Order: sequence, then structure tokens, then C-alpha cells
Amino acid sequence: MAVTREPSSTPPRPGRHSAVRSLLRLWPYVRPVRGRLIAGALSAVVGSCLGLLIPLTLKWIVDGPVAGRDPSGVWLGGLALLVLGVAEAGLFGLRRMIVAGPLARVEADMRAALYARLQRLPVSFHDRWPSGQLLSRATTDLMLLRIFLSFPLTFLLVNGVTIIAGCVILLQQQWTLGLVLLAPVAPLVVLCSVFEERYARTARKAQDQIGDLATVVEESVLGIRVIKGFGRHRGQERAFLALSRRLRDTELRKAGLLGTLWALIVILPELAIGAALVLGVLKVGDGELSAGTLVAFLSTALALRWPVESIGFLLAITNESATATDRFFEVMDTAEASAGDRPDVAAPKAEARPKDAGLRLEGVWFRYPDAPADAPPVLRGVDLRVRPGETMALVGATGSGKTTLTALIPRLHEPTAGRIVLDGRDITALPRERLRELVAVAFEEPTLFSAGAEENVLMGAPDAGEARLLRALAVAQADFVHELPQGRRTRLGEQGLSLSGGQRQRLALARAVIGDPRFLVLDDPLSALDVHTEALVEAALREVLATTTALVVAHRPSTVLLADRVALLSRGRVAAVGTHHELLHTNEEYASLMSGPAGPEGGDPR
Ligand SMILES: Nc1ncnc2c1ncn2[C@@H]1O[C@H](COP(=O)(O)OP(=O)(O)OP(=O)(O)O)[C@@H](O)[C@H]1O
Repeated sequence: MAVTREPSSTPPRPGRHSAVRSLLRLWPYVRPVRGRLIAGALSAVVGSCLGLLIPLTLKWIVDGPVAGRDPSGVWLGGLALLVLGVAEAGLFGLRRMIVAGPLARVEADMRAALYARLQRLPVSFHDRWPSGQLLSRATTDLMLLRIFLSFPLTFLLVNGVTIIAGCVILLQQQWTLGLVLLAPVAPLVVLCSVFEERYARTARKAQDQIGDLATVVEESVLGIRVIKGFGRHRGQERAFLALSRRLRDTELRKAGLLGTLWALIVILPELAIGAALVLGVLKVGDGELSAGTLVAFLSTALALRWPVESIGFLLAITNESATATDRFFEVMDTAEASAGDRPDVAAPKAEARPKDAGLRLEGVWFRYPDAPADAPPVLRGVDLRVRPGETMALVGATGSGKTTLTALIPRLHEPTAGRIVLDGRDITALPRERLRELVAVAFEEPTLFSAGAEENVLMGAPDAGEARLLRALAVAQADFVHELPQGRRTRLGEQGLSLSGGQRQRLALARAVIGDPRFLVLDDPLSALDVHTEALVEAALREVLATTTALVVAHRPSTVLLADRVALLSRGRVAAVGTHHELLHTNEEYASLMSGPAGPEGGDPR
């Protein structure tokens, strides 16, 4: 069976603003290039208006040199037409040259701002938002906005000015014929406003569905081993097909709406031109109108065809761009975690008191923001003290909240209540950068990046020298990196998947210890190692642990034995604290957790 996919699972979004209000929010990004945009638009307006001089020149040629059989006059007229045509094309080309570079910069700046925001948003935000939704906002939506700024924004103005100027010329030449031509304006305005509303809804749906599709593709690529391992590729394909059909249907609906509007935008003015032509010919027959005026009139009407016809298409892109802007700002408007995130915000003063040295959790409660309303909190009043230099093991049944608790110390999540104190300072009073220097973490699922092995380790302390790097690799028994094809600089595949699970864990451990952190938080860091490597890592780790204050999530007795004391986490509370041997004899739950097939002193209970 395929994994069931729900339509877009992004958080509820605020109601749709008008397209103009949405697009006005782009101003801070467009401001730096406003001069170029205005210059580009002016050059296009002038180019387009020069185009309107062509019918007037035609009128002069027909009524003048052609009627008077003056070949040199016809040549002169032809030359004037050529100059006008070249000038029009040149001005449009100039516009493109003026705006292309700056608008590519606007797109890059917006993308950089979005990326920076994504890096700063709390983990709870990333828990809630599917990655494909973020990916599509950073790619297709921003590309659409660049296209909008470079084309529809200018041409809505250019075409608007051209249509107005053209209508003035038409009315001036022959007002009755002009009124016939303008007759479709009122129904077209009504049509466009109805279209705007419907199209906006459908465009939003399509853009969200593209995000859903990107999520599926990303999950399938990252989870390819599981999919292949369980032979689920057909199921995945079906799930993908269902989503892409849904997107296709929405795109077809969009195309249908646009097609209907376009047909009406084309047909109504064409009918008006036909009516004006018949009327004009009758008037020429009656001698009320010169042939040149009729030629000029019809040429002007035909010159206005593209500006009028393009309105539907321009409105469609404008609508999609307004939706893309909304989607961009939905991420940008999400509040960052707290003032502690921002180094520019002064952190409240919190003096360290020597007696409070070490790590202390005081009445810490936590529930995940996206947990169902009736789910109990994961942590329910955790009190725990890890003395300076002490290593505390955290033991508990699976799902008891150990990983959650470790994530609170580097502030990947914020406690719902209670506080966490490092050397007497509340962690919320520490600037985020300072906290990162004090606390290093290694998670059970080691995440590596597609960079060099060395670079991955140096993420823990970018300024660490060669000696510290070699020591960290040695402590984590990660010396295997020297044997890689290009040694320590060997590029690891995406997420480090070119390495074994144990190798990844060792690199993640090296990354955690390289900075000689004052506090070390390790979430079952040795779970993927064979017993011999585990023993070697433990022996080396003891040295590091002797000088740091550490909290180590442990499932097996061998890891627990690294610790001075053990805290047992049970139903969201610390149920007991003591040495491994004390708890083995005094606490049944602990004894049962530690009693694996090989007995409490050595085997892996899992
Ligand atoms: N992002 C999340 N949103 C909602 N609930 C979550 C989230 N992450 C974990 N939980 C829930 O929190 C509870 C504790 O999970 P946690 O990963 O902290 O347990 P654990 O003790 O580390 O388990 P294990 O030993 O299996 O690693 C679980 O019931 C889990 O379903």
C-alpha cells in the first residue's frame, strides 16, 4: 500500500489579501533597483507610444503622397516607418538590458533572505512545514516573482498607457467609430474582476500542490533505500501519480479559466473592430471619412490588439505572483524563536553563582506544539542537577522523552514551563552564539553534510587547529577518514550516506568534542558501533568526559558505565537518580531496562 498523502499540510494561512496589497510587500526588495525599473518602464512606454505613430504616418502616406502620386513622398514615408520601427524595437531591447541584471539580484536577495530566515526559525517550525513547501517557495515562487517584476509589472503599465493613448487617438480621428471600438471595455472590466478572484484561488492551490509534489520527490529520494528494501516503488509511484494528477487537474482548471478569459478578450474587441470596419467603409463611401483616416483608424485599432489581448495573460501572472508573494511572506512573517536568537538584542543580565555551577533543570515541562490537544506533555516537571565535571547518564524506556530533554539544552525547543540553568545562567538569558559555544551535541541520528569529512567535523569549532582536529578524530575513533580516497578532505555524499552508520556516528561525535565544550550532550552516540569500536571510543571518551559536564542518553549498560551517576526518566519525570549499581538494586524499572539478554552488566537490552 502506498503512503497516503494529504493535500498541502502547511499551517493554516491568513485570508487572501488583494493582489495589489500582496505585491506591495515586495517594495523593500525592489526599492534598491527602483531607478532601473522606472528607466526600463519609461523606455518601454516611449517605445510603445512610438509604435502608435506608425498608423498616423500611414494616414499621412495614404492621404498625401499616395493620393497625390508622389513616389519620393512614399519613399520618405517608408523611411519614417522604418525609423519608427527600429526605434520601437531598440527601446524595448534597452529596457531588457536595463532591468535584467538588477532583477536577478532582487531574486537572489530574496532567496538569501528566505534561506537566512529558514536557518533562524525554530526546530518546531521545521517539524511543522514539509520541506517541499519550503523548497518550492525558495525556487519556483521566487523565479515567478523575478518574471513578474521584469515583464508583467512593466507591461501592465506600458500596455495601460498605450491603450489610453491609442483610445485618445481613435476618438480624435473619428469619435463615433472610436465609441464602437470602446464598447467592449465595460464587459471586459467585469470579466477581469470575476476572473481575478477565481484564478487567484486556483493559482494558490496549484502552487501549494507543487510544494506537496516536491516533498514527495524529496522523501522518495532520501528514503530510496527503504522504498527499494521493501519493494514499495510501485506504491510510491502510485502516490506520486495521484498527487501529480491532482496538480494536473488544477493546472487544467487554471488553463481553462485563462482560455475562457483570453477567448473573450480576443473575440469582443475583434467584433468591435469588425463593426467599426463596416461602419468606416460606409462612411468612406458616403464621403464622410477619408480613406487615409480609415486606414489610420484601423491600423491604430490593430496596434492595440496585443496590448489588449495580453491583459488576460498579464493578469494571470500577476495573480500567481501575488500568491507567490503571500507564500514567501508566510515564511518570512513567522516569528523567530526568541530574543536570544539575535545577537543584536541585549540578553537579560544573569550573574553566574559558583554554587550553581553545572547543569540544572528546574521544573521543566514540555509538550510539542504540534502534539494533539489531548496528548499528555512529554516532560512533566523534570528536576535534575548535573554537577560540574560530572557525567550523568539519562536512561528511560523508549518514548519516555530522553531525546526531547536533550534537545531543550541547546534550545532546539523551548520548555513549556520551568527553566534550564548552565553554571547559574538561565539559558534563555544567554545569547544563542554563547550557548552554542558552551554546549555541544551529538544525536543518535548523525546528520552529516555533503562536504569534506574534515569540514563536517570542523563545524563543531571552525577555528580549531590541526592538533584539536586530530585529537577529536582520535577520541571518536574516526581515524578511518585518513584512509578515504582523498583523506580527510574526501567529500561525503548527501547526508554522509556514503559512510556506514557507525562511521557517521563517529564523525558526529568528533564534531561534538572538537570544541572542548563545557557541556556535552550526547544522545546515545555509540548505538551503531560494534562492541570493540565502542570500547575503544569509550576509553578515549572518558578523557573528554573527565573535563566536561555531560548528559549522555544511554540504552546499554556499557554506555551507562561511562557516567558517574544515572537519572531514570519515567513518564516525563525523573523517577530516580543514583549510581548504576545503586539503581540496579533499588529501582525495578531501571533493573528491568538494563537487564538485556546478556545480563545487566554487559549486554544490550534492546
Ligand atoms: N516533533 C514531534 N512532535 C510531536 N511529538 C513528538 C515529536 N518528537 C517526538 N515526539 C513524541 O515525544 C515522545 C518522546 O519522544 P523522544 O524521542 O524524546 O523519546 P526517547 O525517550 O528519546 O525515545 P527513544 O529511546 O526511542 O529514542 C514520543 O511519544 C514521541 O512520539
